[in-house]
Amino acid sequence: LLKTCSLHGISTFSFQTWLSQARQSKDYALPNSSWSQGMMDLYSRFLEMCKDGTWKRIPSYSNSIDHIPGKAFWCVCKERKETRLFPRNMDTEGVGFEYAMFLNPSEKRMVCLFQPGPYLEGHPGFAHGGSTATIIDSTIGGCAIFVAGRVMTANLSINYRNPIPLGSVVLVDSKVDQVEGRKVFLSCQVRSIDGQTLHAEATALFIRLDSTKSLQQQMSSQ
Ligand SMILES: CCCCCCCC(=O)SCCNC(=O)CCNC(=O)[C@H](O)C(C)(C)COP(=O)(O)OP(=O)(O)OC[C@H]1O[C@@H](n2cnc3c(N)ncnc32)[C@H](O)[C@@H]1OP(=O)(O)O
Repeated sequence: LLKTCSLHGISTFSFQTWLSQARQSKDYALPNSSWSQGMMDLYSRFLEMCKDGTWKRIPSYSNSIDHIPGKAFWCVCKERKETRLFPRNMDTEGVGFEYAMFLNPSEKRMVCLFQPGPYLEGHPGFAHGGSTATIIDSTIGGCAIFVAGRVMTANLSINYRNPIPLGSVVLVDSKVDQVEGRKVFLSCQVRSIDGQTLHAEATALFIRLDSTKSLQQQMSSQ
């Protein structure tokens, strides 16, 4: 990660500060007893690919600021304790978004191993399309942040191809296609572990925000 941060212009000092803060928080992207064998196997496969440095495991915390090294996002909420990153909003393991992300910096690619729990139900037995959109946005967003820093989703277009059964495991695979000034274009596919079923495909546009302004200043100037 240290290498990744310097690659993307995030200072080592900021990274160390972030790391020490992040260490105090629970990392939700580690295996727990709700993970199925399929989720564990896929996780082990990616961990193995981390050994030569090609892939990096991305830790995940309940507070959005802890996710992002340095000061990519400045605090806009007076009371941070009451904020909670949306996909990490449930404490009970296995009921909501169970996921772990891995970054491939040289391919500008982020994957997410996702196991939707019963609280994400839409049609009986299947994940709600909004939960699929959330995990796609978070994966693509994470990829965009590592490439461009402070960004926001301007457009997200999803084609839902096959419903995702609750409790199954899917691979959300996203990559940066193009960067044009402040615009970052990305695409993504959501597939079953065996790759045979295409559940969804998406394209997205993220816009890099003005790095000299806080998020609050940025929003009030629009
Ligand atoms: C920690 C985990 C993170 C996970 C990721 C989660 C991501 C999110 O959920 S973000 C929340 C959802 N997104 C939002 O609320 C964003 C709301 N929108 C905004 O705030 C603004 O429109 C924003 C910031 C995207 C762009 O505003 P601004 O910085 O003023 O850019 P603006 O000047 O309008 O546009 C810049 C360029 O992008 C283009 N553009 C902007 N929006 C769009 C769009 N929707 N479609 C196509 N092009 C667009 C503009 O045409 C312009 O192009 P050009 O430079 O060629 O003229």
